[in-house]
Amino acid sequence: MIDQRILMASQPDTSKSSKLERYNSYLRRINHTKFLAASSKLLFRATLFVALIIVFFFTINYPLLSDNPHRVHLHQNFLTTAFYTGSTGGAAWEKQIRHSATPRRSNGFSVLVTGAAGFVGTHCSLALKKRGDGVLGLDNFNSYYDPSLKQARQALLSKHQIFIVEGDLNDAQLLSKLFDIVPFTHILHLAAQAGVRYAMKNPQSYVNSNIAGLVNLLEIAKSANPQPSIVWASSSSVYGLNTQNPFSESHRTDQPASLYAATKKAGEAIAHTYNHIYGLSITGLRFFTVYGPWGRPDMAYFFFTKDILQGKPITVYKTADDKEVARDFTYIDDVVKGCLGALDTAEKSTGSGGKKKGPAQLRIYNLGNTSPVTVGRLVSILEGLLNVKAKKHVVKMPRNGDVPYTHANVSLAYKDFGYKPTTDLSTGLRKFVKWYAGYYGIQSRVKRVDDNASYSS
Ligand SMILES: O=C(O)[C@H]1O[C@H](OP(=O)(O)OP(=O)(O)OC[C@H]2O[C@@H](n3ccc(=O)[nH]c3=O)[C@H](O)[C@@H]2O)[C@H](O)[C@@H](O)[C@H]1O
Repeated sequence: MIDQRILMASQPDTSKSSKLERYNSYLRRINHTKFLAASSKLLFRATLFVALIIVFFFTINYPLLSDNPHRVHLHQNFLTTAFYTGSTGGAAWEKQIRHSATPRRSNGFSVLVTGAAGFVGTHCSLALKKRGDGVLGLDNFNSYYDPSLKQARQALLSKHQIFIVEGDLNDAQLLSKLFDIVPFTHILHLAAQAGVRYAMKNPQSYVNSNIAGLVNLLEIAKSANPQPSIVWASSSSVYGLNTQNPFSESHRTDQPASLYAATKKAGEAIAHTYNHIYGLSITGLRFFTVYGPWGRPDMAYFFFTKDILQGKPITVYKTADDKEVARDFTYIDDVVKGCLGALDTAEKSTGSGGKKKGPAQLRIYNLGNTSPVTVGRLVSILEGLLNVKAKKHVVKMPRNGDVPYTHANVSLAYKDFGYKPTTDLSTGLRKFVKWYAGYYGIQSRVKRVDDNASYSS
């Protein structure tokens, strides 16, 4: 039997209603196809977008997969900026900032300390807070050296009611926000890319922090009302290939031996400009190889201690003509006194809201110890304190930005704010080793160091 439906379907249908139905069905098919095409396009774009987001966050969260430290730094800048715009603002955050920055003595300062989780920044913040000044820290916690040490310093500051805002010097939005919240009387600008030899590995980080960051900070400071007075860290390295001894502020500083030194010298020139155009009161301090408890692990005294204790060889440089290399090693407590002396004698800036109203103070000082010690002697002192013989590997100083010798004349700082270093290298290293053993929990391996070490812990 022939299927009735086939018969019916094979017969031509001429009725008007059937034609209309076919036409409608045709339109529905077209619309359906269009809908399918549009949906798959949308799906494709959404998938691409999600994939891009995944790749982006993977890169951000695993920066250490990159062997480029600058990239790590940039990622961190991004993260801290993102952190600020996302969750850092708000009433509770602002209250913390105000509380930290409010002085507790009459006529006390309200100081923004940049690089507060750094070595000198931590010590200065504690000293300012102790005498009743208000302190707000700013630090980007970059990974130039172990950030856990910076976090430990932050915890120490936090115990003393000092709050550190996590952010970057180049974040103009963040900086102006801080100035909106607090009318800072002073900035102690210590944030920088430090280290002489690392400049050959990562030159951009020096430009980013020591030049771009400094300019950004000065831009904010010059527009602030009232303008703060600024004290900032320059470096003994600006003397570069200078051969006159001891180094005086009047000596030439136009022959830097490293990019680090060149960026610090550029900072001094930039300071001149902002003082000249906007009336900012600016004091630069040339630090001479500062050492002590809570110090920087990238510095020789610190990693020599670590390597000697681990029985690893250390490399000791000598000059091209076989002489010993020497430094005017300066103990942290002396440098802190110098920083506070500079803040106490800093005059007010004369401008306001970006307009100069009169000439302003512009100063530069050496903060050294005035008695250079050879690196060989540094190693012998450490050997005695650690009770371990170092495996010394003496080599000619590579051309890496190092200078053979530093020696500060500090008579200008003495005249203007009574700066007088009092700690010799043996005493200072004793305090450092005592801190080191306690911090890393290795007291038993280090000879008992009996003194009245006055480091903060
Ligand atoms: O005054 C400054 O403005 C600078 O001081 C510091 O630089 P430097 O004086 O170079 O200190 P640091 O590296 O501890 O080397 C100390 C000595 O050990 C020698 N040295 C170093 C390494 C090594 O492996 N062997 C060695 O003999 C080396 O030749 C040198 O003689 C800060 O790091 C810098 O940020 C800046 O603040």
